Amino acid sequence: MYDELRGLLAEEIVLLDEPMKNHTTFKIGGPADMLVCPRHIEEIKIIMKYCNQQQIPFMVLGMGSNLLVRDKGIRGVVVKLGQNFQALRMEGEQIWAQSGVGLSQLAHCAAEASLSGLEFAEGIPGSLGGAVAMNAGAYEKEMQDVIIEVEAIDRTGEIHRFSAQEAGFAYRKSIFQDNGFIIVSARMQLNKGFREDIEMRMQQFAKIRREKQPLEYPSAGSTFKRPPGMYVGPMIEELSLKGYRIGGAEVSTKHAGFIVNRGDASAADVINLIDKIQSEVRASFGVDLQPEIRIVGEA
Ligand SMILES: NC(=O)C1=CN([C@@H]2O[C@H](COP(=O)(O)OP(=O)(O)OC[C@H]3O[C@@H](n4cnc5c(N)ncnc54)[C@H](OP(=O)(O)O)[C@@H]3O)[C@@H](O)[C@H]2O)C=CC1
Ligand SMILES: C=C(O[C@H]1[C@H](O)[C@@H](CO)O[C@H](OP(=O)(O)OP(=O)(O)OC[C@H]2O[C@@H](n3ccc(=O)[nH]c3=O)[C@H](O)[C@@H]2O)[C@@H]1NC(C)=O)C(=O)O
Repeated sequence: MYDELRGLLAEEIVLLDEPMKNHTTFKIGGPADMLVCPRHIEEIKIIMKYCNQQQIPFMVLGMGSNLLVRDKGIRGVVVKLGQNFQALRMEGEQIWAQSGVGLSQLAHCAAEASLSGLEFAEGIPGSLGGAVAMNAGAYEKEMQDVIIEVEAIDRTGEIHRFSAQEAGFAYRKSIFQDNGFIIVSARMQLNKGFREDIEMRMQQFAKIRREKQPLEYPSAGSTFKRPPGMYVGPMIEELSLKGYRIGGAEVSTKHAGFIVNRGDASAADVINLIDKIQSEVRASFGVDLQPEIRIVGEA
């Protein structure tokens, strides 16, 4: 089955039994049956059509910064866009970019053109595609504040355009989490500003990130979504869970909202730690924490 798909694609873009720990910022994850790094839309179409016809499960990967892949790995095909799909065009106060472009790079390109609106994206380790799918945000701004159009491919290989409204953005949510489409590009509307001011705001955000977040260890960013009107960190801190460890997974001593990999964490360690935090927070605060990180792979 995989041999046939492999035959349809260039050899250099296909990896079999590829450890996902090499493709996630958590540095955790068992092997994917097949990982493909397409270089252009035609290759994505071939993969989507084949997987659709043969009913092979597939998933998309940007930079793997919001993912926990289980230890048994992923059955099916993983389509990784993070390294390719790097085209970017400035068009007046708009930026059009392909989904593999990194968020920090995007923020820097905007700043160079004296365009404001993407300062919050500085230092976020994800790709544009992942950021649109997750409606990523920081410092009270989100992707939905700048996105005006998204181009995505459906399971049959057909390309569709979505307005921001059609993308169904909400807190850490978009329709692309449920519709099985692959985002290939997005158009953003920014505002003219002063380059020095924009760069200063980006430097401030980067400084806060370095000071407040455990960037020195592998992680997948915030473990949980913010419950409405609440912060996660203070609750976990109040339960004295900072520094609590299961195997190689640790509640960060720097920011309780992060779980960090202290060297050899398994996905099971992280999942057990998530369960422990959820049950303690439920018991003490009556709050059901929902994971922000996407947990994928064979259970
Ligand atoms: N604020 C912060 O400090 C941080 C924010 N983040 C955010 O997390 C996200 C991670 O980005 P990234 O590392 O690239 O994503 P990932 O590779 O971690 O993918 C996460 C999920 O996003 C979806 N996805 C990724 N790329 C695409 C695409 N091209 N088309 C459709 N869906 C896609 C997939 O969802 P599915 O499985 O449903 O197909 C995938 O499971 C970003 O939104 C990033 O900004 C991450 C870390 C820190
Ligand atoms: C890291 C991510 O995004 C982050 C984003 O960087 C930051 C900054 O805007 O705000 C969110 O974190 P957050 O809710 O933990 O925000 P922070 O500003 O870091 O902390 C909120 C509050 O909790 C307090 N706090 C935080 C950690 C801690 O151990 N103890 C504590 O008391 C902070 O002092 C602050 O008063 C995003 N997370 C979510 C789930 O919305 C991510 O998405 O992966």
